[in-house]
Amino acid sequence: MAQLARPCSAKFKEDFAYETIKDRLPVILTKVIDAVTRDRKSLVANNGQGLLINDLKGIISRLAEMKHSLQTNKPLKPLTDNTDSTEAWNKYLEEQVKCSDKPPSWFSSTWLYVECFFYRKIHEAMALSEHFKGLDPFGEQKRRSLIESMTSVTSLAYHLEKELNVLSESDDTEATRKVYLQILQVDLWGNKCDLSISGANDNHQTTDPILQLPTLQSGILVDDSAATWQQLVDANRTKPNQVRVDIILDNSGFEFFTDLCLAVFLVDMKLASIVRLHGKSIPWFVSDVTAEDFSWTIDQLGVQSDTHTNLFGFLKRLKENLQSGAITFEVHTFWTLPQDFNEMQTVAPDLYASLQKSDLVYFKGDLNYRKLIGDRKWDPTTRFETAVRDFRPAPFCALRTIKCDVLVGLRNGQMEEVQRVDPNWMKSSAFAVIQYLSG
Ligand SMILES: O=P(O)(O)OC[C@H]1O[C@](O)(CO)[C@@H](O)[C@@H]1O
Ligand SMILES: [Mn+2]
Repeated sequence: MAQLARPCSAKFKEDFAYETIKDRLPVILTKVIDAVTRDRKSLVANNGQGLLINDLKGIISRLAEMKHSLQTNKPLKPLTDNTDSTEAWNKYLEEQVKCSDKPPSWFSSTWLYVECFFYRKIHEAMALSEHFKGLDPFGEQKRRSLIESMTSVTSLAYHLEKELNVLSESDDTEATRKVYLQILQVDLWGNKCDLSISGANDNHQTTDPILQLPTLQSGILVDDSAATWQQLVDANRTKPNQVRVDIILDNSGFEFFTDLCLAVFLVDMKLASIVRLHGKSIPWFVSDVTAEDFSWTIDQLGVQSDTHTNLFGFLKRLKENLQSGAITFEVHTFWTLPQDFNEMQTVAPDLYASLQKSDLVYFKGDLNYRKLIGDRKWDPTTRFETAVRDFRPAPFCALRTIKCDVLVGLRNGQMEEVQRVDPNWMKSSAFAVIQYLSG
């Protein structure tokens, strides 16, 4: 068994974790407080009673207290909001207390735990209110980021519709493979549009998603996309019209639209008979897709198609697949717990068992990648399968733009090359990996 690399933590000032906990999370939390304060009038107006002001004041004071605790490195405390994940979180805290010599705190515990706890704590502040239990303080930004990406959305929708009209009439496998690899890269780079790396500042797509691919290509450090195509071809040979693909979603907005493009392509080209999309059950890492974001996005694409007629053909395909059940959306609490994926089989055996029925699982984004490799500081030349350890429910592929300082599967000397090209490599989202592991 390979020696386990140490987890990222803010106790090491050289870790990106330190900058994130010290500087970036307080900025994000301040924006949440501002959002709730700013929206106070509209939130109360929509609900029409002055007493709601006190309810909102309660949320704001809990968030302010959380900010003070974060900035003064106070011990992490059990959650008190009595939701369906409260017990799991408090059990995890007890385990951390048992296995560390001092109480877990923002700057001493692992980055993965503390950053996940940060977003779960924000949810607690809402859940403890009377009338705003499910308030998503990031909702406005996520909606704005899709609307401001509409030029890119419509050009991608039009391109895909044109390709699908030609390909579905031909059985030109090579042409289909080419478009699959193109859409996969569009889906990969859609992950650049994430509001947590941007410190909750606007981060929407402005360029043409297809035309930008050649310039981005050199940033792909590991490209196993051909192996994912082969897996789809093999799965269709062994079980025609019964292939299941899962996409573990990341960010709402433009990235989620690229996920929908991949799902529609796979179904309409008969590469999958079902594509199951997995979202988050609470607001998460600023821009992650919740059930509310899912339905709002589908509705908003409908609204936009009135003016952006290029959307029309794609949207018809998407809606048919949603109605037929070929594309589905679901959430599971596990995706917003602190555990990394090596613990899924113990913590969420039902989810693990479901993923075992998949023929290919795509994991989108940086946080999913961190959870695949345990958010540990592996040597970058460590093999992907070593870093993933025992997690292997099905063949899977990580589609990740790099936004932090954990990375595996590189060639000897490749990390040094990247650092020379761009010392800011872990924050610039200029680099990415497409890493595949067979079942
Ligand atoms: O939305 P993504 O791709 O998971 O990115 C979120 C990532 O951004 C960061 O906030 C960057 O620090 C990481 O904490 C996190 O892994
Ligand atoms: Mn995200």
